[in-house]
Parts: sequence; structure tokens; C-alpha cells
Amino acid sequence: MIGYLRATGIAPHTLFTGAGYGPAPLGADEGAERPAPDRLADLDCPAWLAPRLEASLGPSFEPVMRTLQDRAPVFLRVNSARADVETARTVLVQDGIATRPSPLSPSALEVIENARRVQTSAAYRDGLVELQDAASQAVVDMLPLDGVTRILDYCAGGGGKALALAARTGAKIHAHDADPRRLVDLPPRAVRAGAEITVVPPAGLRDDARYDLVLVDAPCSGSGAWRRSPEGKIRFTRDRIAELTALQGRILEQALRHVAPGGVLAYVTCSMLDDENSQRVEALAQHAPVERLVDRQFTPLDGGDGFYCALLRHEPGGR
Ligand SMILES: C[S@@+](CC[C@H](N)C(=O)[O-])C[C@H]1O[C@@H](n2cnc3c(N)ncnc32)[C@H](O)[C@@H]1O
Repeated sequence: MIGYLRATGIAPHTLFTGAGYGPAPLGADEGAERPAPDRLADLDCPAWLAPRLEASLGPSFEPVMRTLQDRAPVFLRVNSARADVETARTVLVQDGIATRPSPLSPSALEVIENARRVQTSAAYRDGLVELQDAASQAVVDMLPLDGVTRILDYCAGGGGKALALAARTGAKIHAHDADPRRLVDLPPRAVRAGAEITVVPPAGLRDDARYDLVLVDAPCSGSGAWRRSPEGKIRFTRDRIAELTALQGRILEQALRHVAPGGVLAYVTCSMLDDENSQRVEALAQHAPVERLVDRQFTPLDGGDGFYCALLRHEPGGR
């Protein structure tokens, strides 16, 4: 509350008076004095993290950090296997849910009224729409699917991206995760969406299994989604980033073994830190037979969460 009052230009001591039902006057440890202006405190950015974010985001650093102080929009993905966008919008309106298209992806709708009703709405129950961030959908739109018949989602978790992929392709999709508990929601979600996805527990992924496209939606800081979990940036530490980047490197190595020659490895995070994104791809490309095809960083300034996506072609004979 103290921060909110300061941010809105109201001097806290005018309300923290102790009079009547008013809260007690502020003590020295609560900042009775207005602190000296501090750029990083205004941006809610931990000091150790600022140089890394600033190096990654360049001139977007300040506007991105300000955007992270706002509430995140709610986005839906229209499941093209069940409905087109206009049909889905019409069915949502019957439950009082108003939406508008998002420029980030043709399948994305931003909810502008009654977001809390989504999960009890007919459109959601019948699999016409899923909750999914618009940039997460844009990342799936980037995946090359021409001629692709076998796809491995190596870090499938609850299957948000596997389901979005299933709506775009008739290819066989295998969903794998190191933690089988993360996969339990996927089968019922796939049934609701009318999608066919084969769950592959860790022990079920054969060493010699090869796919045309392997998606690595890696565990990461989640810095692109800190609007949704603002405590994330406060809890994040130097040790954690070191752990994550080492894990991301190992996962990339493991996943590359499952990409058929000429196939594509897609590396995705919901992070805005180069340490977790371009630097991981560069580290892999230094010793592995991959050609970097394209990469893109989305930030909340694009409307959705921050996401990174890099596509790499596996060329074992090429080096
Ligand atoms: C960002 S989440 C995946 C989100 C999911 N793709 C979606 O769109 O809903 C990352 C996942 O990676 C999994 N993971 C962590 N370490 C892994 C490893 N070494 N191999 C495979 N998956 C791993 C985690 O269990 C977690 O479910």
C-alpha cells in the first residue's frame, strides 16, 4: 500500500495517521521519509539483475520493466480443430466473454471482458478455446511443419505447445518430459481438444528415436512472464541462473540426438535474458553440427509474455 500510494503521488503520511480507523503512523523502518529517487527501485528491478536484463533488452529495458508492473492480459487460443476464430468469438459472447483478435497470432484472442468466466464457459468446456499466451502461440506459429511427419515435444509439461502444434499439423506428436507428473494433464486436455498426442515417459524415449522436428520448451527463469508472477524476479538469484543455463545446455545436447539429419531443433524459453537464450544457442552451435536458421525475441511490448525461439537445422554431415 505504501508503494502504491507513492507511485500514485499520494504522500503516505497523510493517510497513515493513526486517527480513527486509520493505520498507525509509519515508523522509520517503513520509510517514513520518502526514499531518494532510485531508478531501479522505480522499475522494481533487483540491482544484480538489471545489467543482464539491460544488456539483453537494450533500449527496451525500461519500457519492458514498466510493463512488467502491470497485470498481464488473458489470451485464448482458438482450437482450429473445433472452430474458426469467428465461431469461437460468437460462442464466447453467449457466456458474456468479449474478445478481440491479437496481432501476435491468427489463433490468439485477447479477453477484454469477463476473463474469470473463461474456464466455466461452453467454449472452453467443449475445447473450442484453450488458455494460452499470445506470444506462446506466435512461437508455435514459427515452427516449420512442411514435410514434417514426426515431432517430439521434449519438455512437454502440461502440453500447451503440443496441443497448439496438434491444431496446426497432422504429424505424429510425441510428448516427453523428465518429470512424468508434469504430463498427467495432457491426455484429458488432448481429449477435450480432439487432438492425438502420444505421451512418452522418460524411460519410453528410445536412444535411437529420431524426429523431423524436436521442440525444447526449456525450464527457465520465466522472466518473460514476471507480470504473472511478480515475486519471480525477487526470488531469482545468480545461483539459480547458473543452474538453469547449465540445465538448458544439457537438455539441448540430449534433444539434438533425437533430431533426424536435416531436421529442426526448436529452442524456446519464456525468458528475456540472453544468458538463457542466444548464449545457449551460440554455445551449442560452437561444437554441434547445427545451422542457425532464425531466432526471435518477443517481449511484453509486443503484447504477450516475453518468449525466445531459435530454429536450428541438424546437419550431422555438414561439419
Ligand atoms: C517450460 S516447462 C514446459 C511447458 C510446456 N511445454 C507447455 O507449453 O505447457 C519446462 C518443462 O521441462 C521439464 N524438464 C526439466 N528438465 C528436463 C529434462 N532434463 N528433460 C526433459 N524435460 C525437462 C520440466 O519438467 C517442465 O515440465
